[in-house]
Amino acid sequence: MEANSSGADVSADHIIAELLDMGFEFDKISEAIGIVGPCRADVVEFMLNGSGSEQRKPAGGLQRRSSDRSTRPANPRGNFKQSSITDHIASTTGSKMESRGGEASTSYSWLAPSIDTAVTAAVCSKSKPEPQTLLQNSRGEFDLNDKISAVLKKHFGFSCVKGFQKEALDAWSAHKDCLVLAATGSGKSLCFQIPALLTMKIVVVISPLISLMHDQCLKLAKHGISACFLGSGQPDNRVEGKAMAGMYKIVYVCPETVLRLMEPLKKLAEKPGIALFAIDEVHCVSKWGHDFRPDYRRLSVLRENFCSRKLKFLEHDIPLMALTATATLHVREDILKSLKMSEHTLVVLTSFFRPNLRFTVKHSKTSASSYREDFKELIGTYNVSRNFSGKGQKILHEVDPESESSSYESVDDSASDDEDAVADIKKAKVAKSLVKENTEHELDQYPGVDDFDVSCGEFLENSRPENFAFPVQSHETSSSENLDQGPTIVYVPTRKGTVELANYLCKSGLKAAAYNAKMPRSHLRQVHEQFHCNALEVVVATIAFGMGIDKSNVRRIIHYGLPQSLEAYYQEAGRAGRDGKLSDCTLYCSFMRTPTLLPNKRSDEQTRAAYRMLLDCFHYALNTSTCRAKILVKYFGEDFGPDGCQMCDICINGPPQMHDFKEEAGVFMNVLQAQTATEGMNYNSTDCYRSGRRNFGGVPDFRTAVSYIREKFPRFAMTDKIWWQGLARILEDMGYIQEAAEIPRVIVQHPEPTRAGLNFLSSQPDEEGLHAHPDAAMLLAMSSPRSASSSVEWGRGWADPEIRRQRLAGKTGRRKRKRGSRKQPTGFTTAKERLSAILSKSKRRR
Ligand SMILES: Nc1ncnc2c1ncn2[C@@H]1O[C@H](COP(=O)(O)OP(=O)(O)OP(=O)(O)O)[C@@H](O)[C@H]1O
Ligand SMILES: [Mg+2]
Repeated sequence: MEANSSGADVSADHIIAELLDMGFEFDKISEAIGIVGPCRADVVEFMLNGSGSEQRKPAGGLQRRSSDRSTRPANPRGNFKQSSITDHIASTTGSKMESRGGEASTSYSWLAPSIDTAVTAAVCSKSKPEPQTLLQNSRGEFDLNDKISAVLKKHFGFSCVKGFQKEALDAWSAHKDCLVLAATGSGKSLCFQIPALLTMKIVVVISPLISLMHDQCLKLAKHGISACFLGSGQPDNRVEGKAMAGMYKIVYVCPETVLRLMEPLKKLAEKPGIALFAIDEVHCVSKWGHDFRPDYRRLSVLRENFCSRKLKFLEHDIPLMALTATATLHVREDILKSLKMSEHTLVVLTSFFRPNLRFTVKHSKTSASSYREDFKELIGTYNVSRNFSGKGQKILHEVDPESESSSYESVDDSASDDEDAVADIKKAKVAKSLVKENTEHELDQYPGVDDFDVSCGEFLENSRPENFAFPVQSHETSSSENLDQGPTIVYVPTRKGTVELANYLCKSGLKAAAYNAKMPRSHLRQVHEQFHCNALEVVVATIAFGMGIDKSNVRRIIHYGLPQSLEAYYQEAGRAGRDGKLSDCTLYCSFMRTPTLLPNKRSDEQTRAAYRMLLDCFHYALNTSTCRAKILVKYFGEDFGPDGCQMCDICINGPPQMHDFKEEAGVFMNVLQAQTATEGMNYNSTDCYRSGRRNFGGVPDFRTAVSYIREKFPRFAMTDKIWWQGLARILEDMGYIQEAAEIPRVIVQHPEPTRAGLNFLSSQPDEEGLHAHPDAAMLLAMSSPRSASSSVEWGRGWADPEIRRQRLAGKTGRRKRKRGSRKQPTGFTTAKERLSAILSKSKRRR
């Protein structure tokens, strides 16, 4: 490295960038750097005069890097057959490079400028053996493990790779395709980042979001690895050319851009070579997943084009590595098929279980009127901790979400003489300013690849900051443990909700900000920055607050409203506790409200799948008997074993008492059976059915069935529809009824008894009961009989023709009276009369 005029270090990448800008050819620059080292003046001299000025003093009096690059062989020109990945790994040491003499790839050693020192460090720590001993064992085979350990330690500060990372790296080094399924925050990124450090080739990573790519590039730069991202969000149009010239170790691209860059990528595959195509967040490939992106499906072009059959200079197919934290069995199959991954693809499957996440579900209306109750604890947590930390911010009064006055402002006055408090309040003000008056009412969705603009598109390997600390892992958790301090993300389904809730939290004294796709980009960037540097306590966001956010100390993820799928939920909840410390994942949703799908253009098939996912999510929320973590990992095909997590609300509170639903189930299914019977058939032998015989039109219908039961069976007259929905869920789970509608919704609409159900109906009364735990909606319906009974009474009345007639008459009467009463004060009967009266009144005032 040399120093520039301002004294700052200039890396090889910088020199290349400058020289490319000067108009030199990339090949010549790389050849020159390979011979004279990364010194701008020497490289220019070499290229202009055809000779290196080894006699020149290094610019600025700086010494060259310890590895003497002048001894390296020059880069022979022309096409070359890409050698195996293991050859490239071996070729990154000086000795190997020398021994490999004329190999073209050696001239690209500057592409992995840090590898030499990584290896040297490892050699030193092993009492200075010969360099070969690092790469070769007693049988002369090179040792991938040692090499991985060396780069891992040097760049990331970790002592060893995890089991699944090792499996993925082994698959890569054996040129195999690989599908990595590992929990959120488990470290999937290292699986594709390490290959970039082990070879002189480039790793191309396909990622769905600019913010995600940006985050990762920034981190890589801190770890001393050059990276860039390409796509519509890339502000610097020179970066793409440089990336395609092999100037960055890791190139992040969005799927659309990969498709556009096929030809340049083929050239890159030839020289200096592509080590790996990594497809991150690969569940986006699948229509059955939660975040389908059509362009991801077209990535099959990678397997089709980058194989030795198509590209003759390749000895092996370039491996594909697909990674996700959330893919059901169905989605996995879809991924392998859609990407046309090799039939020898290794599937690396780890547990989806996150032992430090404490899952809870709470019933709430999830509207502004429930903020006070639902966020009391959160507000208290931050405000109390601020007080305890001696920073002086007073515990703020809670505010009514609808109230006009801001308690935040009142604190501003009272704490004006306290410096710390003022500083805190200033911060809170900054946070408050992040809540823009954005009054979007629509539902949000992923904003697409260019989700927010970024100021910088290339990330060169920085020298590690002085205070750079590697993260410490801790897995000690217990159910009674308190949470450490750390930020909270609240996910809400609507953009309007983000602003409303963030406003409320700010007024309650928290440093909170809203985040949704329609907000100004500068604001979104600011929220990201503030969130990452711990200036914000709470981000209230739609799902646009993206995937892969890797902030280690997020302590709480709150979902304020039901997510669209369990995949989405687990993905978002997985942003908590990436440091391994205890973290809370709380879902607030209404057990009484039927969840609906976000508006989106879907085929019938997609609508069916979307409802299925929403249904699974609703069942998760209503569950009262199975450990939450168990349900979640089971959803991804993992068997959790007999014990629960011992932390979630179900494990802590235990299930409710079992109930024998045999009688209710019998009545319900008899009515359903009667409904499915064709006209004129005898519904049932029971007297009550005979007496209440009615033509249901042959279509089973849940609502009609429940109205009928409430009307005809006095003992069920006071039951709530919500309760019967719960019973229908239980019967569906047991396989006694099934949904007959072509597109099943979340709440059963047209339930028909199955064969098993009919067998149950024909069983003797004294046979075994039908025991089950009531679900959360049933419990809620039972715990509020007053509201239920009044609605039941009202509903029941409508079924009676006489009551209906009276009510309708009463309603009309009421309506008439109401209209009359409105008219009374003015005495006018028409709008025209009212208008002329107003006009004459205003004239009189004038
Ligand atoms: N071998 C390791 N030892 C210790 N920590 C590791 C190791 N590998 C990765 N990590 C750490 O784990 C954290 C999460 O990594 P990463 O972002 O790659 O997770 P991920 O699996 O991609 O999660 P997500 O599914 O949310 O994208 C990072 O902070 C990373 O530094
Ligand atoms: Mg990731």
